[in-house]
Amino acid sequence: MLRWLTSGESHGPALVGIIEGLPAGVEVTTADVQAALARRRLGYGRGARMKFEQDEVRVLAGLRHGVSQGGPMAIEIANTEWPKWVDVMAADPVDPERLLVDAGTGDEREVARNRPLTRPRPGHADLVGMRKYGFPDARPVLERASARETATRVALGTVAARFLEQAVGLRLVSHVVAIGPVDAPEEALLPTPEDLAALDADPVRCFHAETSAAMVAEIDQCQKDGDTLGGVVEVLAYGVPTGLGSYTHWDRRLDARLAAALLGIQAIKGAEIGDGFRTAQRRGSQAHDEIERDPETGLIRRRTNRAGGVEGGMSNGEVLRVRAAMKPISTVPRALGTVDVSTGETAQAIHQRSDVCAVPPAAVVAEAMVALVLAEAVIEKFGGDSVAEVSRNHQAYLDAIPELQR
Ligand SMILES: Cc1cc2nc3c(=O)[nH]c(=O)nc-3n(C[C@H](O)[C@H](O)[C@H](O)COP(=O)(O)O)c2cc1C
Ligand SMILES: C=C(O[C@@H]1CC(C(=O)O)=C[C@@H](OP(=O)(O)O)[C@H]1O)C(=O)O
Repeated sequence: MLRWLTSGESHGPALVGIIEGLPAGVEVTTADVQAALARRRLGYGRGARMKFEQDEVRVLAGLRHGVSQGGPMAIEIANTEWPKWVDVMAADPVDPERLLVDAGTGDEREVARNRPLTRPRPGHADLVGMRKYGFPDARPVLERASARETATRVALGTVAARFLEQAVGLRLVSHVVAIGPVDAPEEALLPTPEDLAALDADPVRCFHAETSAAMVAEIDQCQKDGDTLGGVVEVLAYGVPTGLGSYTHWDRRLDARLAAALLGIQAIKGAEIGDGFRTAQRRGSQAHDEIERDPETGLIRRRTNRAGGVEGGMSNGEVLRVRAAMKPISTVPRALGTVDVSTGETAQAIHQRSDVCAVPPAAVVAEAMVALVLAEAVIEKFGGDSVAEVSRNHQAYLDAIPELQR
């Protein structure tokens, strides 16, 4: 069983992620995690924080000389801004004087940091979080609801991705297929792991240069208009073993697990497996992937991959293809209407430093979530206490598939 957990607030000292149940022998380093976090910081339309955030990584446990040891792995990611938040986010009680809204330093940013947040943002967790947990202001809500937490998921997802590559040769790619109304054409839809460097270099993680430029222009215009944008990301997994997940029960279905993982990302409001919603508009003859024998290799293959690599809740050996739809950022500069819950007056929602568009980093986060789901499914199917044992079990499974079904 693979378990993982994240902890930490957006402006606390650090985030911590723990992953447990990965076999021993995964080769991964602090630098690998740092590189993955650097990819998550990228993306045109991000706010001021990503310009200085360092995501300083410290592996606290579970790794020795770059190799996982089989025990829980704990990864800490420091919040670069912590020194400015030591009072507001202190773990222990602080002298109330230090939390005065205006401590008289003359620093406007400090006043903003200390002020109670009583004008909840429509679309963020503020209002419901205050009601639910009994907070008089939204500070504690946004601290944990914030997608800052996704840094930890990317760190843990990096370890999962290394495991998948080393145990079964599986590799992942993520890219952006739409930002607001601008979408990439069909031919731009199948980047491979060889295209990763190009995707990382693109300002919006789009695999089609012309669309990328249009997306950047859309973000610029949106920023000028004081507004925000969402979009659609896609994750592809190459080399997924056939038979992960199961049709035998709803919560074992790989598609259900992938959708839950994607919808578990902040601001993701739709998940699609393969052609998903588009398939619903087609006839059966145009919706499914015919089976044929490849004349060259003699192996069974599909003429198309509309299903996105999953049939009957199981991976079918084709490229796994899943999408996630992200809503526009809810901290809208042209602030939305709300109620000040300290006075009952009509008000404009809190506006503070924020992203205009976070679709490119959301792709990297989605990639991490898919890695974590697939790692769990691989461990469940092939078991093993070391990477070598998982590989052997995988190979034995492949060898046992009857010749005519291969
Ligand atoms: C990578 C990433 C960055 C985000 N950045 C912001 C941001 O700067 N400002 C904001 O209001 N929401 C941002 N969000 C979205 C909020 O975290 C999210 O809307 C909020 O937690 C409420 O959850 P919900 O949208 O799932 O209902 C971001 C989401 C992701 C995935
Ligand atoms: C910190 C990150 O994203 C944050 C996600 C976020 C939100 O509301 O989700 C709000 C912003 O937080 P802040 O007010 O501190 O700038 C983003 O910067 C990150 O991705 O690492």
